[in-house]
Amino acid sequence: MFKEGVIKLGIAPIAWTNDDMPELGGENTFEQCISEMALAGFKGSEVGNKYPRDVKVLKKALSHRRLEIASAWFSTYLTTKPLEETVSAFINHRDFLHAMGASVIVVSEQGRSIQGLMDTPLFDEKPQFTEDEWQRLALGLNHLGMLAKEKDMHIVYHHHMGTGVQTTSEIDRLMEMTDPELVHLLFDTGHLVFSGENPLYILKKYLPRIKHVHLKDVRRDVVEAVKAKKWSFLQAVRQGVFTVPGDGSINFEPIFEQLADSDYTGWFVVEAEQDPAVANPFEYALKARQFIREKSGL
Ligand SMILES: O=C1C[C@@H](O)[C@H](O)[C@@H](O)C1=O
Ligand SMILES: [Co+2]
Repeated sequence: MFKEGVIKLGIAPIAWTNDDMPELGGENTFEQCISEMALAGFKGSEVGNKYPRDVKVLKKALSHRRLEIASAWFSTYLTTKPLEETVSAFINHRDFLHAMGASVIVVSEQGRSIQGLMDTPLFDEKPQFTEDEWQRLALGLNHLGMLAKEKDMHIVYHHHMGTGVQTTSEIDRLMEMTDPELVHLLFDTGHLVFSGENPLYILKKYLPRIKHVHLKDVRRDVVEAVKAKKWSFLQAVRQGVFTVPGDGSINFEPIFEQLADSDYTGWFVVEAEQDPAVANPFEYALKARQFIREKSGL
C-alpha cells in the first residue's frame, strides 16, 4: 500500500512511563523502554521524561537498538507569557532535536490548558481563546516556524484535548491564521476521535500541511464515561480512554489508504498512553506492530 521507504514507524515512550503523570510506569527504566521498542519492530521514538538529554549519551543508547529520534513535544505559552520566554526555551529544544537528527518539532499551546489538571472536567472547561489570544498564538507560531526553518526543520502543531486548539473549527482557525510555509499540522487520530471530530475530514483537508502522525485508538465506552462522570483528561487516560491502533473503535483502513495515496513522507508514531500496570507496554507494542503490518503493509 505504501511506497517503499516513505514511512518510518516509531512508538512513543508514554506507554512505558507517562509524561503527564510520571508515576504511571515510574518503575519502567529508559533501557527497558527502548529495548522493548526495538524488539517489537519499531525504528524510532519520541523523547520521554526518562531519556538522557545529553546528545552523545542518548545517541549511543539508541544506536545499540538501531533506533532514531522522530521528535519531541514542546509546550508553548504564547497566549499567556511574553514571546521571548517561549522563544528561548524553543531554541534549546530545537537545537537538541536537530543534534539528534529529527526534522520535526511537536508544539502545542498550553496557555490556559486543562490537560494537566487532575480534577477539571474535560468536556466542560476547556479554554476558548479570545480574539487577542488567537492573534498572539498565530504570530508566535509563525515566529517559531521561522526559527525551525533556520535549521531546515518544521514545527508541527499538536491539536490536543483540553486545550484551545482541539475541535475542527479551532484547527481550521489555526490553519487559516498561520503561514502554511511555517506552521504545519500533526495529525493525532486519538485526540480527534476523543473530541468527536472526523479524522478523515481533517486528514483530507490538511494533507499537504500534515508533517507528523500520531496513531492512537480510542475506547468508545470510556469516552462516554468521561462525559457522564465529568472526568478530567488525566482521569480519562488512567481509565483507559486511549489504546494502541486496532484495539479501540477507530477504523484505520481509510486513514492508511488516504495517507498511502498522498505525498506524505515521515513518521507514524504509535502513541497509546494507558496505565502500564494494566496494559503491559511491550505486549501492546507488539499488538500495534502486528495490526499496522496487517492493515497497511508497513
Ligand atoms: O502527543 C502527545 C503527548 C502527550 O504528552 C499527550 O498528553 C498525549 O495525549 C499526546 O497525544
Ligand atoms: Co499525540
